[in-house]
Amino acid sequence: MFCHVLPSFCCDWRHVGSLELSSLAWFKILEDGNHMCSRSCTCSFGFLVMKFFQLHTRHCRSSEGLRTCQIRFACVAVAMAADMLANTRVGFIGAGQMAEAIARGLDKAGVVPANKMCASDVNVGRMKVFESLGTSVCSSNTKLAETSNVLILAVKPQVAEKVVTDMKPSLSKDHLLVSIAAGIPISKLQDWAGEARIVRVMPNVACMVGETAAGMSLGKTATPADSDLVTTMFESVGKIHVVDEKLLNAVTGVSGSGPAYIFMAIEALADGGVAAGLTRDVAMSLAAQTVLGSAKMVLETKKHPGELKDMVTSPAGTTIAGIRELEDRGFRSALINAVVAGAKRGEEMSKY
Ligand SMILES: NC(=O)C1=CN([C@@H]2O[C@H](COP(=O)(O)OP(=O)(O)OC[C@H]3O[C@@H](n4cnc5c(N)ncnc54)[C@H](O)[C@@H]3O)[C@@H](O)[C@H]2O)C=CC1
Ligand SMILES: O=C(O)[C@@H]1CCC=N1
Repeated sequence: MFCHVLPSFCCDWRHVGSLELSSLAWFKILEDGNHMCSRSCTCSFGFLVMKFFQLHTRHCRSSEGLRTCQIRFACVAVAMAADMLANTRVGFIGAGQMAEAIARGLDKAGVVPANKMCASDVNVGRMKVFESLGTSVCSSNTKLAETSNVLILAVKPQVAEKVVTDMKPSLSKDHLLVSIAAGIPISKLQDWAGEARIVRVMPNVACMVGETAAGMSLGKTATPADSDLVTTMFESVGKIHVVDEKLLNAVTGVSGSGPAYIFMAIEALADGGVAAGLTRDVAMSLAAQTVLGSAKMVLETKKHPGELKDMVTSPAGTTIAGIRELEDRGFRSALINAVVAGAKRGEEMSKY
């Protein structure tokens, strides 16, 4: 347990305080910290505390001694993470749809408040959108690098090379460059960015509502603290998995592009409802809520989706009539092919 916590947070013993404190006292400190931090909005202390307690109480419930140690180390980790976030200035290179989704999500979660974010964009209209969120804006990407230590590369892949190489003189090893650009490998980003540490993330647009599904891979010089920081940021707006970089195109196929497929499915379900006589409003609400509920059942019951499908499907009933139609039209095979086509396109894009 100690080995797991300490290296990832580069433990600073100043945060440990008195080792004589009982677990109750540590709880009190954590509670106060939570209260203080959520009030000052510097970071979501409660979120971090919960995360570490979930992770670390599981192993040692039986022993009060170990539990006390555990709380101490959770406290150290939480304090370090809070410090790390307190010193984080996030700059968005490109203030488009994804940057906005991430910025809104981070602010809403309290992990990085809007006033600690900055954005630069060639489109003045997009800068205005960011200003309306309470973030500052920079007149150039170079200026952004001067004010931000975590830079999120959120321009389209086609312009990424020019944007990053233009910024290279202003980038140093003190910058963490988090690229969300589809298909751009870490090796290229590293060439373009020089000394900056690189993390590549493939999130999806649902950052905006705190339900993203993301994958991430670390560049060679990225540190465990970078990994923790990016994980904390994206876990505040959904879920993130560390994957081997060669699998990031597969992540793009499933969850990066996936929302578009699901939006189409919702639209089509609603169209079906309208065709069957429902009003558009009612049909849309029923369709979206059905997708939400079904996803929740998969995540919460942990049952195989096939088993859940069977729960809905009565003998000679309505659902099997619909499933037969979907199977006739190659529904599942169409989705599989869509994911594979997206992943393949990502691979092609990485070769430009
Ligand atoms: N849209 C999505 O659902 C997802 C997109 N991505 C990736 O996120 C990145 C951004 O995508 P979107 O937000 O959809 O695109 P977008 O077109 O909405 O945003 C890109 C922004 O970059 C700005 N820009 C262009 N040149 C610039 C420059 N030289 N300096 C500063 N800003 C500049 C544009 O004006 C625009 O506002 C892409 O690389 C994409 O692959 C990743 C996951 C999901
Ligand atoms: O369509 C695209 O290329 C981007 C990447 C994942 C979602 N949108």
